[in-house]
Amino acid sequence: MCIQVATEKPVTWKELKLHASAEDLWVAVRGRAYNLTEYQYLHPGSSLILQHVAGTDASEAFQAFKHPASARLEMLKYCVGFMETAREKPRTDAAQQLVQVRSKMEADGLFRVNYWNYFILAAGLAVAFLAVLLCVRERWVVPGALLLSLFWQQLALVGHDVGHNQILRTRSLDSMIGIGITLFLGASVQWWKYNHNTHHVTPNSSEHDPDIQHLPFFALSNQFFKNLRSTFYQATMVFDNAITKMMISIQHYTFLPMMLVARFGFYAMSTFHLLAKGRPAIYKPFEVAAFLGFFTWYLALCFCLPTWTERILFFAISHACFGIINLQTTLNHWGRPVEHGSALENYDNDWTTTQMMATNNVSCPVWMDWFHGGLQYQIEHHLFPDLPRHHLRAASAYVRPMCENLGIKYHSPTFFQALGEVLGALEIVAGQARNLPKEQMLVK
Ligand code: HEM
Repeated sequence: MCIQVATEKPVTWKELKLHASAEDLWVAVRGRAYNLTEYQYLHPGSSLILQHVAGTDASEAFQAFKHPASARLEMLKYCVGFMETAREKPRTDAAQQLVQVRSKMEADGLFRVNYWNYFILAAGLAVAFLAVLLCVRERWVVPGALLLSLFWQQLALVGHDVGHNQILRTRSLDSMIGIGITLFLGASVQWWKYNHNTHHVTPNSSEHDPDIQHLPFFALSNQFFKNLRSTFYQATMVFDNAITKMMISIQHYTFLPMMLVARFGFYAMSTFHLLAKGRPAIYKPFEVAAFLGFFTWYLALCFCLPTWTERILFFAISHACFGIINLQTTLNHWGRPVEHGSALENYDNDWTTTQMMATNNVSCPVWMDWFHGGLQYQIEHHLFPDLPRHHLRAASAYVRPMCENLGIKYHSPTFFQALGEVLGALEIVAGQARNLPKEQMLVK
């Protein structure tokens, strides 16, 4: 790859580790060392992601997020030498098997997008939206609101696909679809990408993964009693105050009620993202317009209902129901950290093993695939973030035996089992929070 680069000096793994900060950021990819100190702020996958792999061999992570030829060309500019050995450690069994499984899946056509699937989905979404309008016109408040929440949930799944550039396979084109999604969903797809890509690189890390950082409302392990600093929010996650402790001590009771208002989190985080400086600005004006457009049409729709009772009911049901039907995504991500009883940084694994251990599937019948969008196969999704989600069920036939070969648990409870596991684990952490003696409030 780097043959035309003037610097062909050997770099030791020890030396690479000396460049492991944002101020001095090197990574190794496929036997070459790259100085990304300046490039990190231009990186479309965010600087934060690169900071998480600074000073390490990021080959597997780089491979997991399909980089186009242009990215590989871009890399040439930053190459500072070749690594003393192709890898720091020999490839693990897991990493080797992942490569084999991926090439089998590629040969079997699983990475090809089935556009019929999207055509049917788009038609279904259009019909659902028109049906919502009809319901509002006829003052069928409850069916209209329920249908709207389902429309949003399905749209969020498409948002997930464009976030992974899974539909048109080109970041700029998928991002354009994302702007349409912002208009109808009221959530910034660029915020979501930033959040979600970080989650993929650091799954279940208490300090780094935004998907498990929910203080003051929830703590998935007693690691959060340490007043940790979130690298994602660049803020301390304060546990040590009366309100947080009270909230955590009852979190198993508040979990489901909080889901009813989870929709507002989308608005809050999108607003925060769109106002924040230093985030990739290219799509910002379009996203801001689409975000404001969402509130315009949605409030106008509410006001088509003649009475305040109907408007409030429509608003409340559409929002609350969205949170509940989206619950499975939370179960997919929260099942494993609570199962392991602590954060992922407590075990030291390679990329592939980490991805397999960080998440769980939720079993459901084939006819429910449309509802969950295939993303109930989270293990498969984490191993292959660029795999079109309509092929995730098929991918399980390759991934399950791989987990069995490697002796890694392929955790796939039913929806209600997963819910029970999460509630049970939240209860344990709630108990730990209640029983902390005052002087030991911070876990050492
Ligand atoms: C080594 C130098 C690297 C260069 C020059 C580079 C460059 C790029 C480029 C040009 C893109 C945009 C791709 C597109 O348009 O589809 C991209 C996307 C991305 N990169 Fe990298 N990358 C590097 C390393 C990495 C590493 C090590 C990781 C993971 C830890 C990573 C994670 C990502 C992610 C998640 C995206 C998706 C961005 C999005 O579409 O939201 N990159 N990278």
